[in-house]
Amino acid sequence: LGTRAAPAPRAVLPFEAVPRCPGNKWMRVLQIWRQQGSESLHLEMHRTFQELGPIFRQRADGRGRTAERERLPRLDGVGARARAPYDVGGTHMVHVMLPEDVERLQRVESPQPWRPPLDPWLAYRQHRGHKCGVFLLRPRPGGLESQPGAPGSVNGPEWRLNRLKLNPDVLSLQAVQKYIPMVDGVARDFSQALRARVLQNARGSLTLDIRPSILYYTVEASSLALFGERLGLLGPSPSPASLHFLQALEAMLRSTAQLLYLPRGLSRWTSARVWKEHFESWDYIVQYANEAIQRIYQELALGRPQHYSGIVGELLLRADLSPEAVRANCIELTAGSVDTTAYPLWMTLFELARNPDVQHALRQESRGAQAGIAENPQTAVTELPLLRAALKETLRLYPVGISVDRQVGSDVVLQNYHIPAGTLVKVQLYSLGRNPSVFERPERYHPQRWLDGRGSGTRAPSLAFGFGVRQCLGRRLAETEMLLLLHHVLNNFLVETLTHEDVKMVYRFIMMPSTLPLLTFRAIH
Ligand code: HEC
Ligand SMILES: C[C@@H](NS(C)(=O)=O)c1cncc(N2C(=O)c3ccc(Cl)cc3C2(C)C)c1
Repeated sequence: LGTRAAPAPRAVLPFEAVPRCPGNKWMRVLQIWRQQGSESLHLEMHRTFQELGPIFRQRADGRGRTAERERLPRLDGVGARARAPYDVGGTHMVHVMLPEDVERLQRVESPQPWRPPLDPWLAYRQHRGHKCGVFLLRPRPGGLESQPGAPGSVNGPEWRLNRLKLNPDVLSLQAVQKYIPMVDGVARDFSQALRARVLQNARGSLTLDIRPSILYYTVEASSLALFGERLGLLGPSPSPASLHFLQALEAMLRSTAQLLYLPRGLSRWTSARVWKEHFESWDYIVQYANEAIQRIYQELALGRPQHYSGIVGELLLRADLSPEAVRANCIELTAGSVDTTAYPLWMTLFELARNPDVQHALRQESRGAQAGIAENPQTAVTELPLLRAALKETLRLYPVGISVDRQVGSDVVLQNYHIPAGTLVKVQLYSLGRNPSVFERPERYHPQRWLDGRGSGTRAPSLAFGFGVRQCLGRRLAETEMLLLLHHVLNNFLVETLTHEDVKMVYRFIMMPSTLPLLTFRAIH
């Protein structure tokens, strides 16, 4: 008769009972400074979860200070005073790695979710007086009303205003239908150019470090989807400006990794040269994006185009956002669309090369869909389910963003612990994707697991692009660029490699392979 009383819910444990990550904050700062970054951060997190369980806490790094005035690093004699980044409120950080905790975070999420500021990037914008794009937008500094978690706090209305005006032209399925033919054209050109190089060789195969070609592809495809412009990067002579842009982007990301987690007050002395390199690389990135916006602005001013001319054209024609806001977001979209997409493409090609059975199954799918996609590229979104699953599998094992961060706006219970409002919660994607109780045989590259659903497959959602209203704005552009490139490569080449060992991944703000084995492309009809 079920007379047994339901087990009493376990009493929620206090925050102080959350297991604590060992190690002293200043030792970590010293280690980061000495190693010029924290390249194995994902592995340290993974080990700590194995020691302490699926949740542990850590004192936030130096950013937990109150908003005080702070001198910026002196740049070529130009001293600048700027407000320190807004106080992140909580001085506690909690790491989790289970999908159930992501669900709990989503349930309490505010309409303007908040992630902590990226200090070196904010420092540059404050120094130059530039506006921030959606990634960097946070509540206005000062004033209690913008304290996260304070009663009735309005967390970043500017973020929401920007985001709601960007989504229709960047993230919506309607936008994808408009730019997918453009991306398909670039992916075809990439395959044709590679095929020409392969067929020049007597053996009909080409072995190379594919990294530069993939980077040129992501810049070329994003430039067309964003600005309606071809740069000619897939041809024999890439433009010097684009090469300089790629170098500046690399320098910006590298210096970000070196400055991240170091309190600005300290790094401006210990890493003055890195700050200088950081600001100079930003200067070029901003200039490069501004020149692209200037060109499209002039063409639109001279006459309204009769047809879709790319994402930025739509944003300018809608005129929902101020020109400065369009500019700030364009910089994020232009610079954010290169490495984030190139590395997962690389890793997928490598996994296909060392898993020939998976590669064969994907080639069968692409062959079957080839005619339909040639006729109408928009069908690629629905005709390549196994290839889409392969992208999820790549991002499960190699998440470019290693964590999804939220400054919780209200109290939440995670793993039966009380987590107070204002706490920074970091969902560690590397550990989440390799958890054997969530993904069976997690080390295995098995795209089918995403299609088997509730059966032998996985029930976990793919979290590589984050979650909720603040999830990745470039998700669909990235997915489209990767899907179409792989589709055309699979229809034109066998991809092979001699290397079958795992590749060492390093965290340099973006999770990337430290080296990539040579890949052989063998032409097939
Ligand atoms: C064209 C631009 C662009 C590309 C390409 C892109 N991103 Fe993003 N991503 C963004 C922007 C902009 C944000 C910040 C969104 C916001 O805060 O509203 C973001 C945020 C994120 C976040 C944080 C989401 C959250 O819930 O906090 C993750 C994770 C992420 N991206 C993953 C990826 C991955 C994985 C890829 C590629 C495989 C990728 N991004 C490619 C623009 C891009
Ligand atoms: C790697 C991952 N980190 S995350 C967001 O999960 O912490 C990520 C995911 N999507 C986009 C990015 N971006 C960049 O790479 C980048 C470069 C320059 C600028 Cl101005 C803006 C960006 C953004 C933040 C869009 C980064």
